[in-house]
Amino acid sequence: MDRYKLLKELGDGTCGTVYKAVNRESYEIVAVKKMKRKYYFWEECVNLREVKSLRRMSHPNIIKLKEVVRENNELFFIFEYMEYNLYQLMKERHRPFSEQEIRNLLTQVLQGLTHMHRNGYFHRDLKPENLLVTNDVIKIADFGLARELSSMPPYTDYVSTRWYRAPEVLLKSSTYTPAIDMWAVGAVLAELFNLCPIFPGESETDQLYKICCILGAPDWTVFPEAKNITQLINISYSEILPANLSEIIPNASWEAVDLIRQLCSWDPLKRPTAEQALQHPFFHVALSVPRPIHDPFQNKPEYTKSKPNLELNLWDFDSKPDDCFLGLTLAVNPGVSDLEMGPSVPGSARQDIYFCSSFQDHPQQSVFWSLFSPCRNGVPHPVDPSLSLSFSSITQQPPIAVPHSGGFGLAALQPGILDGPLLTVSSPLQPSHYL
Ligand SMILES: Nc1ncnc2c1ncn2[C@@H]1O[C@H](COP(=O)(O)OP(=O)(O)OP(=O)(O)O)[C@@H](O)[C@H]1O
Repeated sequence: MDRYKLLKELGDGTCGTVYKAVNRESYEIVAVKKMKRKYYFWEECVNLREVKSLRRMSHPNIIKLKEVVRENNELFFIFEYMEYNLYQLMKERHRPFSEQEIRNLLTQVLQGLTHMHRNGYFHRDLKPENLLVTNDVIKIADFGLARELSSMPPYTDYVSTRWYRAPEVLLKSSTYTPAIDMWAVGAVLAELFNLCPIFPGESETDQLYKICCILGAPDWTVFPEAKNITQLINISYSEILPANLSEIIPNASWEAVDLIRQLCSWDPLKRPTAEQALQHPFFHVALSVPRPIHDPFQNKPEYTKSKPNLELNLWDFDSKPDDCFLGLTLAVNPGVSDLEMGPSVPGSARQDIYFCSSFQDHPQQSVFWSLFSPCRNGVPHPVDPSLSLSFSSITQQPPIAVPHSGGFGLAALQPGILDGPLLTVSSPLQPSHYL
């Protein structure tokens, strides 16, 4: 990693910390993602989802993984650099995006997704923070949770951000499909118009409730596995009527509202695929009838600066080494000690370089894994003991509004009944992992 000079931290996620960096030789600006867990064997690095999926995908709307470096048992991904993520853009925005700007962004996201889904992957954690923007170009990033379509359900090791989580995932379906990405696209599209999230649930229960308030009650036959859960949360969803989406997203044209409605269908089978969505009349520019621009800052809560906690469904975790739960190692063991280097690391400097010719689309770039001595080579190690905060539990759920025939009343449901088993920092870690 001597070849890169880290300039500033760009983001601190579940699996890694991302820095802006410059290549000292070529002066190219890149983004370096330093993974939070240790990697003692490069086989486990090659098998990482982020590596496996990204090496198979080359598309102008999918972030390019340029290089993978392993050094001192630490793993670094070198990505092409992007200036903003969509969350930052929306937060800093003082006026609504025009429908044309939104159409341009969405077209690219859907093209990237079409490519990804065609190549047999789905993302599983699409959200504004994972959509990176430079000028007018938007790219899908963070493939840490990407899944192969051919992989067999049940899909259980799921971490995602609640506000963009599809109902089938909230309802614990174990056979979800790329349609979960399409739900997230619908939620992001609505947010691009309103500059605030459309389903900002404060807990999993509240998330479902917020969805119900907009879409109305689901057809429960679509979610046969959810039967027990609905009994648990004890909400009479059948009484909730759908809201008028056009009133909720007042700046959107009828075509845009219709696309959002289709993307955010309760039934995953009713959502268009990425390819189908690109054929929607929303993209037939000549047809769309602009509606008068409504100031989204009027009568709207301020664009929320707090984001939902990332939730780890611990009952869901398995022991696959490439899953994000390994990010938890820092939460329970914040100090990076020499012990963690493992006994196999020699004291003297040593570098093994392995060329990985199978990385498609990067013929001129060597992908190498290097093993240096425990010397840190000036690379900062922002080991942050407060990382454990990302996993802090939601202890108390706010009372949830329950609809009555004459409107909505507040009734305190059993707090956290659905969320109870979430967010504990203990179980899946094996102390032996460090040795
Ligand atoms: N190539 C890039 N260029 C610029 N910024 C980036 C790049 N990749 C990531 N970032 C920034 O770093 C943040 C975290 O990156 P990323 O989502 O890959 O990490 P993570 O640990 O997988 O996060 P998460 O907790 O969302 O799963 C992003 O939201 C983005 O702001």
